[in-house]
Amino acid sequence: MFTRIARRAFSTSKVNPYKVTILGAGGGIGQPLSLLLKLNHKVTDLRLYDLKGAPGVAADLSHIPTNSKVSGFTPDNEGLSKALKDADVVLIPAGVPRKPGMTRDDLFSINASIVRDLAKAAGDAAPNANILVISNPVNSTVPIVAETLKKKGVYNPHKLFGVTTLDSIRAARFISEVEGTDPTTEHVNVVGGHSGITIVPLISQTKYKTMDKTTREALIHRIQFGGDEVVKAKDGAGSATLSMAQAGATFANAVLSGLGGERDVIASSYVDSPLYKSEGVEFFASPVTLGPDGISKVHPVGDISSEEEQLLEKAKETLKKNITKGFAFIDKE
Ligand SMILES: NC(=O)C1=CN([C@@H]2O[C@H](COP(=O)(O)OP(=O)(O)OC[C@H]3O[C@@H](n4cnc5c(N)ncnc54)[C@H](O)[C@@H]3O)[C@@H](O)[C@H]2O)C=CC1
Ligand SMILES: O=C([O-])CC(=O)C(=O)O
Repeated sequence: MFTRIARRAFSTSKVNPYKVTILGAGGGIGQPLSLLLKLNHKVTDLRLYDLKGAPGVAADLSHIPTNSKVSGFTPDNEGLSKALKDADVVLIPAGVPRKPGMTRDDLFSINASIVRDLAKAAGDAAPNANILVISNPVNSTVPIVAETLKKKGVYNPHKLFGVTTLDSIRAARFISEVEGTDPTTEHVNVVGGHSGITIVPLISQTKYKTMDKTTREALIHRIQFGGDEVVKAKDGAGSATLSMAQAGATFANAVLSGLGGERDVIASSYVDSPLYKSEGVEFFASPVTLGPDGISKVHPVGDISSEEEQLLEKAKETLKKNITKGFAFIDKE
């Protein structure tokens, strides 16, 4: 079931009408993500917002004969609140991407305030929305959104998601390259967070648990640092956009499937999680069941090897720092 839902970026079934807003829709991720959501028949009202450029993207997409209306907004004439008004799903890819030599955490100084301000607007105009955060550093931007919404009294932990789907799709692709298999049939459970060592792929849960140590360690490293491959190849022109758009559209479709009452919709995401809260890790990525009210269940990581236990411990240490940094940013306001 996980595989069926998680791999589908768009659906052709007609179900409930949904309003979906993309904040940062004119950017490298925003444009292809907007296209993929224009192709999703679950979306009937697609709102695109950016500092500039979104009306052009909307006009372009509006010629595609799918059943959604598309509108573009800029900050003029209260465009942000109009774009957000009563949205069911809000995706946030607004913010700056990495350049070679930077970590995702280096983006905090610029992206933290962008995400905070967009979260404030979402809290006012779409307090019931499911919010899907793409902007990096996800490990910190998700806690920033949570704290911002808490301050407004509209925080619902079941409706806030850090989008980590790109880690899952990379893991499927990379393991298929190692094993010489069809990537569309592969699935790797990836837990933790979304940066470097906080990304923990659980190879022991795949059918390749006997993979030799050197191959396995190289594979884990590639999944953890897959983003760097793209940053390096783009050579200053940004980070993953097209694979991220595919990942974002796939995850958004899973959320919409859950809202529409489909059963057993399970996908991984970085969420307000009970799993390691007692250890001070308030947010953690693991599979979640998605339903009409957002997350209905957070699944544990399951059985893991002693090697993965060690990776998990290291991930939790870094996550704690990333989360605290996000909380502190809002607390000092
Ligand atoms: N979660 C994940 O797996 C991934 C996350 N990312 C992150 O996504 C973010 C966006 O990346 P790209 O699309 O490549 O960057 P980009 O620079 O191409 O596009 C970002 C867009 O955000 C807009 N923007 C900036 N401030 C805004 C604001 N206050 N309101 C509305 N729009 C605003 C910009 O005008 C621009 O159009 C980056 O932070 C990047 O690190 C990228 C890849 C994967
Ligand atoms: O690497 C980056 O900066 C963008 C990102 O999050 C990814 O590609 O996983």
